[in-house]
Amino acid sequence: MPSDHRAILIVDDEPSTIDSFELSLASQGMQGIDRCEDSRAVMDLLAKAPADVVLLDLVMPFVTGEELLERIRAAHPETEVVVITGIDTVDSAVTCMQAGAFDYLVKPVDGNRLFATVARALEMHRLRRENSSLRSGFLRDTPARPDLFGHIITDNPRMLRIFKYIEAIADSRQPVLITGESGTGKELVARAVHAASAASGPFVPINVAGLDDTVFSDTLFGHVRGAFTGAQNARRGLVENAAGGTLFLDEIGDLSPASQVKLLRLIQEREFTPLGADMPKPAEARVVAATHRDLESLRDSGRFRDDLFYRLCIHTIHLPPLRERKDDLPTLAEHFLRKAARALGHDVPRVPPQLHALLASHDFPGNVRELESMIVDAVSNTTGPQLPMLPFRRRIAPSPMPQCSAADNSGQPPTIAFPERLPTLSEAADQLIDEAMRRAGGKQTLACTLLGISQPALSKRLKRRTATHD
Ligand SMILES: Nc1ncnc2c1ncn2[C@@H]1O[C@H](COP(=O)(O)OP(=O)(O)OP(=O)(O)O)[C@@H](O)[C@H]1O
Repeated sequence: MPSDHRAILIVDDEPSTIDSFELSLASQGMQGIDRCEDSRAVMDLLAKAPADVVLLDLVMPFVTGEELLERIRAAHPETEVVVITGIDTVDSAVTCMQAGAFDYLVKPVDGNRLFATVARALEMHRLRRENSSLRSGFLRDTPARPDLFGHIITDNPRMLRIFKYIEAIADSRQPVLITGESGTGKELVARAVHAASAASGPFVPINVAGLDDTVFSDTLFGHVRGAFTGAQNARRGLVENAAGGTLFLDEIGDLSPASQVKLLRLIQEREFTPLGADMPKPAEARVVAATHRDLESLRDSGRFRDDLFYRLCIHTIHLPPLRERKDDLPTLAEHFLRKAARALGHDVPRVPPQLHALLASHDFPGNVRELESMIVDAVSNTTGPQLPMLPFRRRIAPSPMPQCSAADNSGQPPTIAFPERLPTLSEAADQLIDEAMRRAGGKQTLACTLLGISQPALSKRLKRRTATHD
């Protein structure tokens, strides 16, 4: 048992009682059990290493159980205390429950009852800790451990709140669901969830889209030797490889119905059976799943199991698309610029002043991945000291205006549908300017980039128009 943490502390002046409780709990798989026969030593022991649950006798020499109960509740409010005593009176039970005992059991205690009570107390302890960590996390503006998120470049307040949430759920072993459009950084966030959990095991990623059920089962659960024709050797599955760590299931929205049942069992029962094996094995990996799909609609349309959905979404993280956090564009662009220059062995080129405006005018359907690839493309096309604008302009084509007809199947770009009376050049220019200003949110620097004219030219046109209207 690690010296800085104990799950269960049994306090009783009768060594044989402690022995029997310890045996009963350990035989049902509980770990981290410690003992104390001297009531005077309990508070010191807890000060050195708090316990999740204390099993407390009431009648003991030196310090009584009632007194210890009060002291433990005051000094360690997250520790659950289960009173186990030979005193079978209503008064005593009521007093202990009012003093904050989690439960009151009368000796002799049946082994199954003891196990069930301690399991509930441990779960209550876990919930209390999660709750208080969530509360304290949300009172801060920035994550307490920014080092965990160093590889995720952002200054955006929504993203910083997500980091705090990740810290708050770090101790939980429950699944985490990460949603967000493709390229928003779901895998990076999954790695941060893993790092925050301080898990001793590895991060094991797998993309489950398109895996048929047999491949899914074999990949995740492995097989025993001779499980099927050609299985000459046993194979460990990824669940086993990820023991003590994180199993990251990407594209979970594309999981086949048969595999959904198996995943549900893994999460629910925390066990799995390798192909051809007789006995299940305990699953010791935390499941983190991600999807770019709308899992709720998939559930509503019956394509994703209800029960699996609810199991997965106990902790949910939704990553906003890049177009909803454009304040991150300059920092991200700078980051990718340096990264690409380093990788291509170039000097870091200067950023042309109009680039940020052009980037801000774009919606980035491919999100951060699209931005990165644009910058890599531009850096590899750089011949002088400054990043060229052309590679960006080629990718950020002005989108068709509302009155344009949609592209047909001929692969030709959409054409503008003209009204019966052709507008004059000046009228058409005015309409284009209005539309560009609307799309640029009123910012002239951005609008002139969209129109492909200089800022003085735009400003001159706008002034001329105002003068005509006056
Ligand atoms: N905030 C960020 N900082 C630095 N790099 C990022 C950031 N967000 C995403 N990236 C980079 O963008 C690319 C896409 O990220 P990632 O693979 O995590 O996205 P995803 O949401 O999992 O995409 P998909 O749904 O397609 O699997 C990766 O190269 C990643 O390193």
